[in-house]
Amino acid sequence: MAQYSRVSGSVGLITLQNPPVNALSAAVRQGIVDTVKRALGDPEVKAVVIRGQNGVFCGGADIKEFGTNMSGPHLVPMIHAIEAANKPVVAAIEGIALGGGLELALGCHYRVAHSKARLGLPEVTLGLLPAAGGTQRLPRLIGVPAALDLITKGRHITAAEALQLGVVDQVTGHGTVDAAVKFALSVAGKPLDARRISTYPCPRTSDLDALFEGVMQKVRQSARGAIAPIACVQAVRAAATLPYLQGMEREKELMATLFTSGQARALQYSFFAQRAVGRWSTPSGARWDTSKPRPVHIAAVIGLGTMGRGIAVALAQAGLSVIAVETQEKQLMEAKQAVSGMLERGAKRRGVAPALDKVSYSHDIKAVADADLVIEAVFEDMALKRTVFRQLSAVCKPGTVLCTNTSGLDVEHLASQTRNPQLVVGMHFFAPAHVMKLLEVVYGPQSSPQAVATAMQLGKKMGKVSVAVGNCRGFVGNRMLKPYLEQAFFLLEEGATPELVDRALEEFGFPMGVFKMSDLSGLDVGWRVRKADGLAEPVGASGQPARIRQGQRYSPLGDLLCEQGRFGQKTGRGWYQYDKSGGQVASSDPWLHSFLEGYRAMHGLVARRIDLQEVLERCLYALINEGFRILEDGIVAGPEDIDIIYVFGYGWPRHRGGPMFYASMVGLERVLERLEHHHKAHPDVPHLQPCSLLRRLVSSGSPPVHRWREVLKKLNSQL
Ligand SMILES: CCCCCCCC/C=C\C/C=C/C(=O)SCCNC(=O)CCNC(=O)[C@H](O)C(C)(C)COP(=O)(O)OP(=O)(O)OC[C@H]1O[C@@H](n2cnc3c(N)ncnc32)[C@H](O)[C@@H]1OP(=O)(O)O
Repeated sequence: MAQYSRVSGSVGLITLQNPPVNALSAAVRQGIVDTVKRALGDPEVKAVVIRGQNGVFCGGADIKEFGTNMSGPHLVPMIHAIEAANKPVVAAIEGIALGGGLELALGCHYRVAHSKARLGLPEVTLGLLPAAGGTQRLPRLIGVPAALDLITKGRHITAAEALQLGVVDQVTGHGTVDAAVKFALSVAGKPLDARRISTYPCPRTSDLDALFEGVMQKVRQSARGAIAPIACVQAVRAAATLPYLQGMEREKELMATLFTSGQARALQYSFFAQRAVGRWSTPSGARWDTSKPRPVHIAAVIGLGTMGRGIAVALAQAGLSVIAVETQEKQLMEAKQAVSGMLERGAKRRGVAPALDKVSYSHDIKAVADADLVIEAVFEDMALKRTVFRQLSAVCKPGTVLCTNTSGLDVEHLASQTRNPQLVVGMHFFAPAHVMKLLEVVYGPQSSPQAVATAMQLGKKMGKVSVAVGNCRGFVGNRMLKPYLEQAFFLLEEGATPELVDRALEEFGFPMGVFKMSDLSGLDVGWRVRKADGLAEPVGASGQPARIRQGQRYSPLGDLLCEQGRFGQKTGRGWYQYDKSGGQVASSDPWLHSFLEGYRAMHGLVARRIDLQEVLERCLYALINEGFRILEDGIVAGPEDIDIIYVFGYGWPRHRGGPMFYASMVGLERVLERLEHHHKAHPDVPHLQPCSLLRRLVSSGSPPVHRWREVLKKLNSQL
């Protein structure tokens, strides 16, 4: 809806009304058309101001309408009518002007913004482009290079940057609507021809071809297969080379392709999934809207290795007082320096003062006595963590929430070491902890709703995307990674190379294939875990055949590399070779290829031709199958949780939505059929055996992913 009133005698004031962000739903679009007509037809009205209710201008097109039978007036003619008006129209921008919201403002003759407003054309993040004239008006207003930057990245800018670029005409720190009304009165009656952006020529840029070629190359590299950023460049190119109306035709044509694409569906799903994970719930009935978090003013971090340092930085940057504890004096001194450096660099980037005084250091665990919440980040060793939790339980004040940053150990067992197991949860950060957006918040059967809510709220305060997950080995992300890695090893045994496997995954859209990623993280990390699990043992030590462990097919390839001291990038050798220890440029290693040949010969394995499709199916479907098991076990509330974890923590290409969304796009029947096929070929690999939930979903008619929660509930109630 849009409301109309008259203010200051001669200004028509139009207020967009669609909480919470005044998205341009059919009703709002109709409201704008009607109220603009009314204002223009009212002889008393000399100028018009458009604003949004509740201090929010407009969050753009209504994303919930996409994929429905969209009715109501179209944005393009609506904005044209505003631009063509014979009375000045001023946009009063408070809060946000995003997507269609900014396009609406660009159709107005003037823009007045509040100093705290944020503006942008984020359509590319939804798999779209600004198709209400944004790709044609913005370059005409601010020039091609700046428009390309904003449109292809979808980044939000501050009012100050908008003023500097020329996107807005005035910025105010006070009442934006009053300022806009005053502005409107000051320009009433003045000629408007020079204010219609669509009539501007695109500012000249030297060597346009070279500019577009360079930008296209960069965009292709970072897009990892996403099509929207490329279409954005093409649309801006049309603005720079064609008359306005032809440019608009090109914009429409490109949007038509994007609008119905699977990538747009995936990215829009991801937008809503990110919001859905914030509405967490646990099987015990705890929920986001009924659980009250404890206030956290002082947080402590125990253990200042790489993870602990990053966590301390993230906490300090979120404005908390941090007590950083490291018992080893030398490590403590090094950590102090490292944390200060990270805080200084982060502050410089964000243009704020570094929060150095927020962090205090100690080598004594008793220093955490006053903390409201403690995050243990010591070495990944259960015995050590147990000791720390017993100590924390003794020294912390009553009510302190105790968290462990384990990446997969049993949170319930750690809770049992304390006097108040209900106050214990996992907070699984991803390295580097002050940069990576994902946080898995792990609840055990005894964790109180308040403890879960406190960790979730703290994650939000640190700017993380927090996902509540149940307690199981590896939680969600690492549990699903296990079958994925296992398939990659088996493929090497059967004839693939690390280069082939990585190529398949990188072409799919991962920033790095599994072997390059393992080299980066360090092969010794997994080796240590496998040793602790009794898997990586010297050949023959258990009396079992070398490729069988605990009754199942096992590949010792990773262990054999570690035995050779090949730990990945840090040692200059792993699945690839690097120019030096710590080098980052991977190149194919002839040693590795002859090692694989020798290994196959030793085990009587005959290399066969493996194609990219098999690599994808084996690795991805094994991972997805584990996702179904996680859903079946009730470790997460819905597929959105898994998808967000994979997009934000494991490099799953966002334009593919996440593994569970991807499965639903491929078709559950197809995933089931291919898993059955691969399991038949490899009956000794349990991870390829289709999970019963997948079978049941297929039997229920393969519902789309947004209906799985409801189907899961129904299936569970039938058990
Ligand atoms: C054949 C061709 C056919 C073509 C026809 C196409 C017509 C389109 C023409 C032109 C192109 C224009 C496209 C667009 O404008 S796309 C939308 C662009 N806008 C955005 O991407 C903004 C998305 N929103 C955000 O980034 C954030 O929500 C925020 C910054 C606005 C606010 O953040 P925050 O305060 O953190 O709140 P939430 O994110 O939690 O959001 C609150 C609530 O609001 C919902 N919501 C937000 N934006 C929209 C929207 N644009 N449409 C619908 N709903 C929106 C959000 O989902 C939350 O809802 P809740 O979870 O139910 O509470």
